[in-house]
Amino acid sequence: MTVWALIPVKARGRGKTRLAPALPPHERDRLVEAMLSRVIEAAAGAVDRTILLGPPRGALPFIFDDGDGLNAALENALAILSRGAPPDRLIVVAGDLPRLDAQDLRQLAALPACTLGIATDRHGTGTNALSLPLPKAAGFRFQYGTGSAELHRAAAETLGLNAVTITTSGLAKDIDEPADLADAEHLFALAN
Ligand SMILES: Nc1nc2c(ncn2[C@@H]2O[C@H](COP(=O)(O)OP(=O)(O)OP(=O)(O)O)[C@@H](O)[C@H]2O)c(=O)[nH]1
Ligand SMILES: O=C(O)[C@H](O)COP(=O)(O)O
Repeated sequence: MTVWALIPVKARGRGKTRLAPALPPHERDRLVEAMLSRVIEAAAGAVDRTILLGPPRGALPFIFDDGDGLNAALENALAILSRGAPPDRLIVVAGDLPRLDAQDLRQLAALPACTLGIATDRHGTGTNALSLPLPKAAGFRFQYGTGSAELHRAAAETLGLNAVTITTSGLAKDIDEPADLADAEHLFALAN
């Protein structure tokens, strides 16, 4: 059973705009990089291959995207990956999860066949990761945006997939707003 991770990430300098009231641009960039490193490391300990969705960074494989629309970019990436020799499971995981560990992703990797996993955010309404069983979920319609967890559940059911919610603290704690920054404090030592 092969599992790949796909990490969407915007170009350097373009991410985390909602943190602007709390952090100047260079600190936001450093935080974004520290969170991305954490997510890449967690993926390396849990999946067979990690692919970035965005501009190239370092030596990791990537599918190019210029950051102008997450759902369309993910749909395109899923189509590209499905055309080749796709893995049994693709985990789409956000790059802004400062508490993510390999164990969190292993839970998403180990779901039964025909089961689509939705890792919700701290509010229970957003989506921080999706675990897609392939090839069944090849036509999955991504619904990132407000209330995406519920919409992703419906999209899974449309494809005849069983949708399960996965809640772990590492997967739930994304950093969107200044109030979330307490969960990334341990990374500031690295970032400064
Ligand atoms: N490739 C790509 N990645 C995206 C896109 N939109 C968001 N992401 C990434 O998806 C993850 C979660 O996105 P958000 O929480 O909205 O983060 P963000 O867009 O940096 O934050 P804000 O500017 O505050 O909305 C982060 O790793 C982003 O870099 C997009 O259009 N394309
Ligand atoms: O859909 C969600 O969970 C968020 O509102 C937006 O998604 P993102 O934070 O991954 O862009």
